[in-house]
Formats: sequence, C-alpha cells, structure tokens
Amino acid sequence: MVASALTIAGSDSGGAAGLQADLRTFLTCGVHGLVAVTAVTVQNTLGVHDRSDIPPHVVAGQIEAVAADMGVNAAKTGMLASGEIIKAVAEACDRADIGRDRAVPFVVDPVAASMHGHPLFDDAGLAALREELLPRATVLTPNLDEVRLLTGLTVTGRAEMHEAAVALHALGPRYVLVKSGHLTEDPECVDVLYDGTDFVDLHGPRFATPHTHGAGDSMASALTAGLARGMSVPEAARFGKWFVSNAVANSYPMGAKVGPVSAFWRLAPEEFTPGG
Ligand SMILES: Nc1ncnc2c1ncn2[C@@H]1O[C@H](COP(=O)(O)OP(=O)(O)O)[C@@H](O)[C@H]1O
Ligand SMILES: Cc1ncc(COP(=O)(O)O)c(N)n1
Repeated sequence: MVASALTIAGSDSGGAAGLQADLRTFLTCGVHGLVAVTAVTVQNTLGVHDRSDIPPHVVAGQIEAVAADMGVNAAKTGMLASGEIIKAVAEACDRADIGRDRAVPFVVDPVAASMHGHPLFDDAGLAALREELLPRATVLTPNLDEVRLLTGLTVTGRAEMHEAAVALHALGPRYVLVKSGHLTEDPECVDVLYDGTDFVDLHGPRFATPHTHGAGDSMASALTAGLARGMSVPEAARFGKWFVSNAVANSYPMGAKVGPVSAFWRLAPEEFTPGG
C-alpha cells in the first residue's frame, strides 16, 4: 500500500515554498500527495505581490473529499490565509478524523508570513490559529518569528528555544518542534522537539547558503511524510531534520533574491539514454 499525506496550504507561483514544496517533498519521501488549496499567491523571489483566497467551504470540501475516498495517513497545514479558512479547516479535520488524539496525525506549521515579511494571514487568523488549531496539533512546527507571535518570547539562543517550547506546549499541541534556522550566529542548526516532559535536540550543520526559501515547508512536509509511513513523532522529526539538512545543502540560486531548497537530492540520476 502506498501511504498518502495531505497538505492544506497555499500555492507559491515561484514553486519554492507552499504546496509546491510540500508535494515535491512527499514525492521524494515516497508518499502520495493530496492537496487542499487555501490561497493562490502571486509570488517570486522578490516577494508576495498579490493573492486570492479560496472560499472556506471549498477548502473544507477538498479535505473531506480526499479523506472520504482516498484515505489520509497524515496531514499538515501551511499558509491558511484567514480566520474563516482556519475555522473551516478545523471542522473539516474533525469530520475527517485528523488531529491529536485522533486517527490521523496532524502537523500544524503556523505559517504567519513569507520569508520576505509579507503576512500570510490576518489578526483573526492568529486568534483562530491559537483557539482552533494549536489544541488539535500532533506536532506544532514554528520558526522563531512564529514563536514570538504566539508567545511574545524573543529567542536568541538554544536555552531560550527550550523555554519557548515549554510555553508553546501549554497552548495545546501534543509535541512542539521549534526550528532554529533564524539563529544565524549559531555554528550549528539545532531544532528542538518537546513532548511536555523531555527535550530532544535535533542536531545538524548550518550551511552558509543564502538560498533557504521553502526550508520550513520542506521540514514540516518530510516530518508529515514520515508520520504517514508509520514513524513515531521523534523518528519522523529526525527524518524531517535529515531531509531538510540535505535540501538546504543542495539549494540553488534562481531569481534575483533567495533561491529554493532542493528536494531533488533524493532522486536517482537520469537513467534514460537518448538513442540507447
Ligand atoms: N542555513 C541552514 N543550514 C542548515 N539547516 C537550515 C538552515 N536554515 C534553516 N535550516 C533548517 O531548515 C528548517 C527550517 O528552518 P527555519 O529557517 O527556522 O524555518 P522557516 O523556513 O519556517 O523560517 C529547520 O529544520 C532548520 O534547522
Ligand atoms: C504559499 C506560501 N506558503 C508558505 C510560504 C512560507 O515559506 P517561506 O518562509 O520559505 O517564505 C510562502 N512563502 N508561500
């Protein structure tokens, strides 16, 4: 049986982040990708220039249609665009048995802004994220900007990442995975997983590349793929960290500013020989 993973996310026309990064990661991690599109962004390496949100009932409909017919082994969120979409997602996830303490593990990546600083949801979205999604999350995967938005804590070092994980765990998720990409002074890139009792430090090198667009989405979607394939949360977190470290190591320039991380590093070399 091929496992399936669902991403509930926005489209990035630049193909670096959003549902495009998620589907590419699912593919290279050997799971079938299912999608509930929340918004279409007009985006390139310079920023998010425009967007159109999908009606909430259409977002919910996509989740329920694939869950009822095809089955979902794990699900994740990315850009959720608005409070109304978040409420519709929460209700659809309940109907599809997605969420902590339910059959289908749920990774909530609390994407609040693009790396260029453009907001990807409004104030109502932040309130709905706290009330509706954090308590439903099997794993919450914030970056350090999202930590500040959700807790008010400013993290400048590894010890503070542990404090932030404790504060976030109190908001309802089963596990918290705090991502360390923004601690640019740290020679290593150590993410932290916390289950309410124990901390697991996920070690990895810090690569000196400016091209990290889509790193967060790739980490969360590899983690989701691991869960879909039956890994435990700590195992899937290690898998996600391993996947994204390689994706950052193989990132490439494209466009005027920050280029994408690569999911290609897992693909086999081209075997077709023209005329052969
Ligand atoms: N320069 C880097 N070298 C190695 N890993 C990185 C680097 N930047 C980010 N990562 C990894 O990519 C993932 C995303 O990190 P982060 O940048 O904090 O999130 P986001 O992309 O959501 O802002 C994390 O697992 C982090 O450890
Ligand atoms: C549609 C969409 N979803 C998510 C992100 C966040 O990714 P990043 O932090 O790499 O900009 C994005 N820029 N666009």
